[in-house]
Amino acid sequence: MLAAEDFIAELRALAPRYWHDHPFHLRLHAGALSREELQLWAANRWYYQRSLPQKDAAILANCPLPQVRRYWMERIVYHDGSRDGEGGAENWLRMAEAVGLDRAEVLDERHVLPGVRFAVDAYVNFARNKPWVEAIASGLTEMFSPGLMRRRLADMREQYPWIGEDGFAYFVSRLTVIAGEGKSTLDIVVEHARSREQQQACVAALAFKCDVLQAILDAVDYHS
Ligand SMILES: O=C(O)c1cc(C(=O)O)c2c(n1)C(=O)C(=O)c1cc(C(=O)O)[nH]c1-2
Repeated sequence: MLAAEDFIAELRALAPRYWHDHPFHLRLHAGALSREELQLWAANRWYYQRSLPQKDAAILANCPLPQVRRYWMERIVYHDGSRDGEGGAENWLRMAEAVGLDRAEVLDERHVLPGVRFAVDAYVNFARNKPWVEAIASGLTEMFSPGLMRRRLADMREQYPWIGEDGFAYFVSRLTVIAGEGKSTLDIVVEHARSREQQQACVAALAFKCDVLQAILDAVDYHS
């Protein structure tokens, strides 16, 4: 079994596989997307956002440890909010509206592409079917995301000045929680991956999740 620091280094070594330099993201950041392409992106990313609480609920259902469940439960509340009109999913709907979509056409998922549906469903099913530590490890893409999200917020404000500030609520609020979340999630994985085989399975889970994200953008890129 690897020492914690070597295991963490192995996880971090997957950073190049993250979606920060996917061609679609590069076009998004460069201001090269049309309004219609931004709409396709927002409507498809909605399917990811709305599936996250079900993914997290699957992890809760599989985890026998109250201290982990107590912590993980917060993620469901974060996305769903405590009442109607609050939470990450609601903020994503505001992003979709800010790029010109009606809420109804996002919610009925008419723009969701088959490839996006397959990729996101694979992520939810991974959490349902795999040991909970591996499912939690698959969420460690969060270690790679704060820099990207900060850059995306700055670049989108600059490149698409017609998007109202309300549309950026999702990223503004996400950035305040994400650094801490990545750290505690990593602590859980390091503590509960108790053999070399489990450590390797966690690395494979993170690689799988990077592929899920790449597949989402591949589908959106192909259709834009
Ligand atoms: O905008 C992004 O680049 C980005 C990436 C990721 C990610 O790496 O999976 C998440 C998010 N955002 C995000 O907002 C979010 O709530 C989230 C939850 C999860 C997860 O796997 O549980 N990933 C991500």
